[in-house]
Amino acid sequence: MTTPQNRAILEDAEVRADKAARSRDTTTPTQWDLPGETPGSYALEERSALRRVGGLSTELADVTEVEYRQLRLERVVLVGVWTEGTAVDAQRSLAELAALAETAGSEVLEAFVQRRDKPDAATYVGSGKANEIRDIVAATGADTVICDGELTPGQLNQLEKVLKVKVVDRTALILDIFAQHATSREGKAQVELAQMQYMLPRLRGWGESLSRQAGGRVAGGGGIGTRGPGETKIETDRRRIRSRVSKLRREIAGMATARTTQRNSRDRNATPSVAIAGYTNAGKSSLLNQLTDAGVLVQDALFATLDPTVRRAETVDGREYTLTDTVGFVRHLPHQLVDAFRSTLEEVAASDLLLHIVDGSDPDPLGQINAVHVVLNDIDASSVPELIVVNKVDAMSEEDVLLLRQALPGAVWISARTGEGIEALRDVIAARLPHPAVHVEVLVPYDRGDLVARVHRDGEVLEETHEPEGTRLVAQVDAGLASLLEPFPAPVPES
Ligand SMILES: Nc1nc2c(ncn2[C@@H]2O[C@H](COP(=O)(O)OP(=O)(O)OP(=O)(O)O)[C@@H](O)[C@H]2O)c(=O)[nH]1
Ligand SMILES: [Mg+2]
Repeated sequence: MTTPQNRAILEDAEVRADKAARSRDTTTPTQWDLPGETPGSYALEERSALRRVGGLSTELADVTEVEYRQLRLERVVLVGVWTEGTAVDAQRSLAELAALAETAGSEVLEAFVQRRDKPDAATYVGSGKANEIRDIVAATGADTVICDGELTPGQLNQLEKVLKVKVVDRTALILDIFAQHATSREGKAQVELAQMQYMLPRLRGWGESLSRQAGGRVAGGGGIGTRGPGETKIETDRRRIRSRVSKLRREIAGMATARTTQRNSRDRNATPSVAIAGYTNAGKSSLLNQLTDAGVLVQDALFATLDPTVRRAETVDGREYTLTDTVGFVRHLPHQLVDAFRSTLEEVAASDLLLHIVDGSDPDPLGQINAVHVVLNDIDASSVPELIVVNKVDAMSEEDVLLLRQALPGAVWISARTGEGIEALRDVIAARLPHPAVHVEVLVPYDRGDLVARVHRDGEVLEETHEPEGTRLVAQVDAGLASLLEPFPAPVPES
């Protein structure tokens, strides 16, 4: 429990993890959140059944002796340093950290921010504040402190010394969620690669705490005697990790090649592709389920989706396209993850149209849009035509809708939950998809019904009449289909 004195000390800097303030609706499950007969609902059941078994997923399997921070985040205290922006921004940032912590399976006991020009070089928060937080940690019985940023190995170590519990940063927390949610071989490899990259520069610090554990200075150990072997071990570990990193890179590259081949074969058929991207929990998977009957996992959790799901969909005028749901983005997405997931994210960069889904009911939708644009830039997807789709209008007040409409004039407004606006979105997708370029006027004999069907599927039929000799079509098709139709030119009508 926090004592009144502690609370007074921290009054300037305190943000309570106010669950109610968060826009996430945890009480009323949607139709898709309920177990049903879809692959997604099975995945959801499995995910909840397997919830949080001691965070083993972040343990190193083959570098056994490294003291890796096994994230057993059970009861946590959140700490942020607020350097810029308003108090409300600082509060939102910690609310998001709380949501991340809960997604990782921990219980948030307390949350604090400290106002500073920049984080303290030694202990992230100032040393005075660190002592105050130590008392609160002790009083609440927390086992972990999570800091809202990426800390240096030195900061993590020093803070741990003061607080006497495990200290992890936001990056490690996000990596842990990814590790819990990865299911495919590729996803698992990508997460492991990101974790290794995160660990590599932090090995020295852990070596230190290892020797502390092995006796420590107080117990008469440590110092000159233990430093030598410790350093050697770190070198060995580093080498092992580096070789594991190269192996993972090779594996991931191999899997990416397979996917590119699939994509190229889609390209050859000139099936346009639409990618769904956006902030985590914006409703990307829900939209995929609305537009197709994909039945993918929908969950009120951050980073529920890691693996891209590709589904075929059809425009209102009958053209086929592919729709890809992919991993969500977040403010300050760890660069290790962006690097590791680059091949997956290339799906987005290679698409013909990007549906950028925004959670309109979030307190800061424009901030989410900016964060997504940062990542899109990073993966060279900023030149893909983008359609902003504001989701969750059912959960927005009229006032908020009006305000946001002004900021986002070209957006489409939908609710993936109620289906509102989905038909309008289908129309916009049809209009925005690239149109096949070649104009043809053909008379296809009746024994080539397959060609007529392809024109309907892949092209745009402008006119269709049934003549005695066959089907007469006026259509827009792509070059490949046009060459197949070449033997059947429509006779020029007699005048
Ligand atoms: N009120 C409301 N909730 C929605 C709507 N669309 C989705 N949700 C809820 O928002 C939560 C997240 O939905 P998902 O479709 O899993 O979101 P996502 O963008 O795929 O999330 P990640 O894969 O975790 O990045 C779920 O609890 C959905 O039920 C909507 O239109 N209105
Ligand atoms: Mg999803």
